[in-house]
Amino acid sequence: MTTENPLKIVDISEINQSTAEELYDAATSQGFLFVEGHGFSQDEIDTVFKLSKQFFELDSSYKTKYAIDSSNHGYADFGGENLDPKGQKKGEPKEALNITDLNFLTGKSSKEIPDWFYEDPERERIISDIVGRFYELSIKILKLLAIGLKIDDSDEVKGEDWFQSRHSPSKVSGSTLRFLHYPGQKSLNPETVIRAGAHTDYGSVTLLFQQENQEGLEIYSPISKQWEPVPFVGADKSKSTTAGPPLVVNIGDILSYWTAGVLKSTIHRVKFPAKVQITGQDRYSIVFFSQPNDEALLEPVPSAAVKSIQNRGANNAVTHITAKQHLDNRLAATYGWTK
Ligand SMILES: O=C(O)CCC(=O)C(=O)O
Ligand SMILES: [Fe+2]
Repeated sequence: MTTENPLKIVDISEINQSTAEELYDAATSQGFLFVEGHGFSQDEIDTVFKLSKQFFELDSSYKTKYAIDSSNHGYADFGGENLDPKGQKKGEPKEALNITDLNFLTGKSSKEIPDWFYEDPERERIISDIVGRFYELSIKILKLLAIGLKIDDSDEVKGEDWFQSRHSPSKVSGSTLRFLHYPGQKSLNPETVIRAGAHTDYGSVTLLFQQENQEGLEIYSPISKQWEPVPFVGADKSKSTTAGPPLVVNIGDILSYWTAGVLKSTIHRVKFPAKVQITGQDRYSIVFFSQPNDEALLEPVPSAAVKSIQNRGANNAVTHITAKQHLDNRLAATYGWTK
């Protein structure tokens, strides 16, 4: 059975006006889309999923030695996170490894990551390779969105490089590589248990790979005002025999705030598909959250489309906060930290 796909699939192998318009269209309507022409082969994606699965199979006593810290870096054990504290009261049935403090020139984190990744140089290589490539891809997507927004040129920066100039590869940012594992417990009731509560993402853009038969991601569609699945979509074999499946891309809160809501940060969640009660199938996802540099000021994006919206997001702010202040506020709510 194939699930109908409510989202656009945009080929971004080339940066040009028509690609930019297609992407902009999806980002201003659903806020979620699929991207093909991303450059990751099926083999490369399989390799990352395999690494993530091997990591999650390690002893809990080992993984918890690297427990998540207040900067959102480290291992989050089952029940440790709640994305929708007002909705579901209990922590969520998932585990995650977050790697933050990334330098995109080296692909490395300046924080400690589990030493298991250093036991084999290949593991370390896989991590730094995906970090660097996710960054490049996020910059390409931000450039296409900047073209779509027709951001004004200035003396300092060309409009199409406006976002890029605030996502410098070697400056500190909240950007995060995240491996997620949702076990396929047959005993859980798919109607009542939510794997990841309804939320919007915090950053600029989010890039996500999922695998076939591990569905569960849903968006609250701004168009239909209903929950709709983000199905697994396979690669278009007529375009390439080696390319991996389209990547899920969504707009985060900062980009929505920055553009006074022109770009949509759409609510999403992860549910247990009913068939998990029969198959017991786990879900794994590989996610990259791109964030502006910490000190980037969230002043309104200089674009006619943004100027035309009154009293929303950055257009409504009396003083402009930084990307870091924005992220810290959101993380405190998610993990129940008090400031
Ligand atoms: O695992 C997924 O598919 C979604 C995860 C997610 O939305 C998140 O971590 O922000
Ligand atoms: Fe999310």
